[in-house]
Amino acid sequence: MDHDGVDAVLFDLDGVITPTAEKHMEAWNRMFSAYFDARGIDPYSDEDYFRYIDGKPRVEGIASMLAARGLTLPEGSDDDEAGPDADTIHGLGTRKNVIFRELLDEGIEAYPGSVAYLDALDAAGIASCVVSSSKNAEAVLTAAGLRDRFDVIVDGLVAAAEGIPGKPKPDTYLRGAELLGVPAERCVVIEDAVSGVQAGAAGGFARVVGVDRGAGRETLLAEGADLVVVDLAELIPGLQEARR
Ligand SMILES: O=P(O)(O)OC[C@H]1O[C@@H](O)[C@H](O)[C@@H](O)[C@@H]1O
Repeated sequence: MDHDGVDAVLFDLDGVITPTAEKHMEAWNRMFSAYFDARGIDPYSDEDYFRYIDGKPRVEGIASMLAARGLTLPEGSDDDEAGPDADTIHGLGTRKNVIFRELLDEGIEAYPGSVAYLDALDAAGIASCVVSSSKNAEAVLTAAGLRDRFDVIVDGLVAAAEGIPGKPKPDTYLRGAELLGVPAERCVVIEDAVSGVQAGAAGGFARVVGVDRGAGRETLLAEGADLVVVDLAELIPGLQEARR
């Protein structure tokens, strides 16, 4: 991909910079499998993750998943005293988050190709930021030793505090561009989730790069990706040529 007219790259985190999409998938699998099995509901599968949960804010992923099985639950509150045992959307989210944090404690290493691309962007003087639906984004970046690389992070906590609609709406990406001081049409969005590619496609960005970590190349293209890679290192040659 050439980087002509590009002043910033807006990165999704889980599945783009770090392999934490796998840990989210595993945590969702454990939580929903137990929940559905106990109620005799059709078993949860990874296909459900890609269709209903991937890339969306926590509570929206849960609501989409439940709706797909014809279920609804009260939202409950974030500080619900019943905690993970509450039969509420927040209760299920807390159950999943406890599992996710245990999996994160096992350690995480960023994708080498993604770190190499970040290095190449720095060398080229192109800005970057993280735009993640996750409320664990700072913990993930810290665990991967990358927290200090980003001045701007728009994550699930920022979106909730500022009342910004989550992916697939483009608003969190637009907020990232705004905080970097770069117009959307001079930013590239990089995403592995269908909801994130849809967010990028809706935001008027220069380009949307899909990263195929399981969502499927054809699906990402159909949802609005301009190109699809399997490793961000594939983007480096185009960047170096452009700056020569
Ligand atoms: O539950 P969290 O950490 O706030 O994350 C919400 C979502 O964040 C996204 O980044 C992940 O792709 C999803 O898998 C995850 O469900």
